[in-house]
Amino acid sequence: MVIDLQNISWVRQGKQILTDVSWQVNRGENWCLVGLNGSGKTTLLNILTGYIWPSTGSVTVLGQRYGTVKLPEFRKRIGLVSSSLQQRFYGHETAEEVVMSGKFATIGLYDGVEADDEQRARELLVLFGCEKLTGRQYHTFSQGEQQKVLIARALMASPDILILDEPCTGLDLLAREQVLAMISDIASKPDAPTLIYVTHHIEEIVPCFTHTLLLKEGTIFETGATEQVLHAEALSRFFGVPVEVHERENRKWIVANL
Ligand SMILES: Nc1ncnc2c1ncn2[C@@H]1O[C@H](COP(=O)(O)OP(=O)(O)OP(=O)(O)O)[C@@H](O)[C@H]1O
Repeated sequence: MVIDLQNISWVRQGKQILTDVSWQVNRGENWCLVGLNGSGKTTLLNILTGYIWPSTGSVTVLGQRYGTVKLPEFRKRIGLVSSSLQQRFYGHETAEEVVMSGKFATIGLYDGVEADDEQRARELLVLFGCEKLTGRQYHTFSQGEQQKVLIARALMASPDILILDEPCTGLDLLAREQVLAMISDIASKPDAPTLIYVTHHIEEIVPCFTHTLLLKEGTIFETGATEQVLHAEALSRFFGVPVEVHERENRKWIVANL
């Protein structure tokens, strides 16, 4: 099993933020985590990456139970792309330097870089159609280009799990579709990491996401195969408004009937 969360609760300042969340992710599955603002998605990711400790429950990732594992080293097995990461780059690094820094799970290039690393970083940029960014500074990239470079960066350490926390926020239609195509491409590789994709938007759930978890007010509202979870009745209850679900080429979008 890749992820095994058992009965996780998290309480802060007397407020129950997560309540009895149990979630299992098996190898070969890719998950979408969908929730409204404040539903606890970021908190759940922070528990998954060991940055916060649950008030109750147990966290086992890649067979390692948290509390018995050295997290700074272990985290190299988990790639993370989040908007907070995007803000931490100041921008004078080139695309390949940003990608290479992913090997060390650091922001800058503070550790020794080997010739192989540079080669791999360039290969990742080529693989995802970003070769034209090579040699250019990060701050000159569009948001979509920045996001693609950060995803390539997260792959540099060949992680077992890749967490993508709202990677399409702020992207225009074309950039969003390019990022989603890149993610689908990653998922199609034989040695692909397990993907965990966080979003508010149903239309971002591309077919590679085999499973979906709906999180509402800190509890699991619905979980299972994406096909089963994304139906009008459950989504209407989830969003609290009647919704219609439309589908084309294995991709769904919803319309709220207000
Ligand atoms: N350290 C903290 N202390 C107190 N409350 C917190 C803390 N961290 C998060 N919360 C609260 O927990 C709830 C869930 O927050 P969280 O950031 O996990 O939601 P989210 O689903 O990621 O939301 P968004 O989609 O807006 O990013 C919110 O009501 C938030 O205010």
